[in-house]
Amino acid sequence: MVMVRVEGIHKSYGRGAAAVHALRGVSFEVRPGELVALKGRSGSGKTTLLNIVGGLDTPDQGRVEVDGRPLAELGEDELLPLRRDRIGFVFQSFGLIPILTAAENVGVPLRLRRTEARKREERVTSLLSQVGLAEHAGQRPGELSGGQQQRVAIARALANRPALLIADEPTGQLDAETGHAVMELLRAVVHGESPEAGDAPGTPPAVLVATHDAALIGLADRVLELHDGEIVGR
Ligand SMILES: Nc1ncnc2c1ncn2[C@@H]1O[C@H](COP(=O)(O)OP(=O)(O)OP(=O)(O)O)[C@@H](O)[C@H]1O
Repeated sequence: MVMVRVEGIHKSYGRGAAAVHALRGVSFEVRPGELVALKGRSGSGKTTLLNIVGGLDTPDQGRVEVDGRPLAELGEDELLPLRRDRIGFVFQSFGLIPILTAAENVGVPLRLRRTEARKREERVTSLLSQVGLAEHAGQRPGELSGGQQQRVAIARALANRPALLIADEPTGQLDAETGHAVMELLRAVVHGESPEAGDAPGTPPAVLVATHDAALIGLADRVLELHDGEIVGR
């Protein structure tokens, strides 16, 4: 089974002489239970590729399937629930809502899905303890360290048991040790070592993570290397 299938993706920004060809014929697959690192220099196209795989942007050419569904054939009314329910996003800048507590931030995706309050609270408690933040549930992002904020963001991304977790430089703002701990957490999730992982027991998510940190790349199951919009190593 394949969770992500990317075939012959091209993407350019701008036109004419000023055009930037950000992706030039990228193809790869990611299976459930795989942690795939996407490495490459700044400007190599990593963010562009993750945005396209996550349905936040569209390619000029090529095909993307997530969870067996071709994104180009989905209307906004189908794409929205796919993004909301099947895909979790983690960004370098955490993206937490400053006025909400850690627990409230983690609960946002569950509210969007209208999960009943008691179930929501149970799940939030379980997610926060899984990422080691049970004691910090009532603190706001500004009262947490960078590593703690990123763990809240990961708990939030896992709230709906996504089939696919996309992380764009999730350790970019963290020191080496904290970054390593965050990457270990992603590894535990994808390898099904955590009870909250995946859709159901036995179905861990696929994780695609952009990073240029060599130590983190070493924790991946597989590495794809982007150079000027092309995969040059896999
Ligand atoms: N909205 C945009 N408009 C114009 N050019 C863009 C836009 N977004 C990205 N680009 C260009 O496309 C290329 C790929 O950018 P992208 O952000 O995907 O790279 P990246 O590998 O994620 O880099 P970084 O590690 O710095 O985030 C770069 O040359 C960039 O300048």
